[in-house]
Amino acid sequence: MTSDAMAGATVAITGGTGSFGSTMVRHLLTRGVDTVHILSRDEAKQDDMRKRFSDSRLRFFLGDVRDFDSVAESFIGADFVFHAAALKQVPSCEFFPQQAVKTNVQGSHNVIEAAAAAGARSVVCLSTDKAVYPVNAMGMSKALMEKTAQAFARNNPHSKTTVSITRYGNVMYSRGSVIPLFVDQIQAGKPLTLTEPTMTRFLMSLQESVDLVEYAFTHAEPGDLFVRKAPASTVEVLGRAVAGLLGDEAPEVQVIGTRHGEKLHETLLSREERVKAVDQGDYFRVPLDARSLEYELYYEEGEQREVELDDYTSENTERLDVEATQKLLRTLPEVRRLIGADR
Ligand SMILES: O=c1ccn([C@@H]2O[C@H](COP(=O)(O)OP(=O)(O)O[C@H]3O[C@H](CO)[C@H](O)[C@H](O)[C@H]3O)[C@@H](O)[C@H]2O)c(=O)[nH]1
Repeated sequence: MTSDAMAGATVAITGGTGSFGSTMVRHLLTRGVDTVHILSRDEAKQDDMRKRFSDSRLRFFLGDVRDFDSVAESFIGADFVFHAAALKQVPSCEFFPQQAVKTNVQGSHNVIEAAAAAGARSVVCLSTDKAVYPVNAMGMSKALMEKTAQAFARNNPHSKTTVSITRYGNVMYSRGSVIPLFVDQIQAGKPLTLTEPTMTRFLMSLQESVDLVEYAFTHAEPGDLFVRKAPASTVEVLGRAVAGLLGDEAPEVQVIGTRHGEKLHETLLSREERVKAVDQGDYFRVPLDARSLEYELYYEEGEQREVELDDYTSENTERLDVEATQKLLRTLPEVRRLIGADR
């Protein structure tokens, strides 16, 4: 199904040189797309990627989601838009929240408006578990991005552009994240720095994540939110799992305390979203609340399930022990390269 829909299409990706964006590009190229437009800010990363992929179907656009004209230019002719550009580091957004607003909120608004103006068929916006009950500026700005996407769908019911959202937890081995840090620490013979040993995070691979974006491109109803289900582990379990894979069964551990804006556990779906969610196997689909502001026009019975259901969190999802975490880590290409595929 989806391969036909993507075949021959032009796809624009904001943040296309990042880990998520470039994995998506690689995936799309296997799906027979005609052209991929990559919008990003960093010319050096674009040059690296141009050489690495060496594929004439890629077109690079230098620009910034904050700059509407640069976004509009890169979307000309696009059938699909994947919006992955974001400020995503929690601590840096705590120090510069107004920058997070500019990129994650205003930038997302630009992307959605430019995609609609270009007549794109579908826009998928990439969100994070940190947008649910947000406590940090990164999560707050991503929550407003979600609201911006949903408001577009609600306010433009006749638009030919379908806007939807995919929301994920932590992507394992992404740039600057804790797994490569743990690997470096073990290899350098240093102690593992654990913020708070009992802190939990959802664990998902990049490859799993791109499949859902493609699904959303072709199946979303306007304003849909898709949430990928995932297991979780504590950071202590994760640290010990990484160390064990590198042959260190009893790593030295240093507890450094939580960082700015961190939560003990993450939430992928709030209780209220869960009430409306449709369970679709590997993921949940949460349809848009498309009611207008005239609430008295709508009759609703009290929602009993809201009382019965709990949030879907990294604490109450399937929790992995060291062995199960290692099994999951061994599926990652980076880990297989590191330890050899047979260990
Ligand atoms: O030295 C360290 C650094 C981190 N951690 C812990 O390891 C877990 C994962 O930390 P990461 O820095 O890898 O990830 P974050 O959960 O802080 O956030 C990351 O994942 C998000 C998705 O939820 C976004 O992608 C975000 O950009 C990215 O920074 C956290 O519990 C953190 O406290 C440690 O124990 N020791």
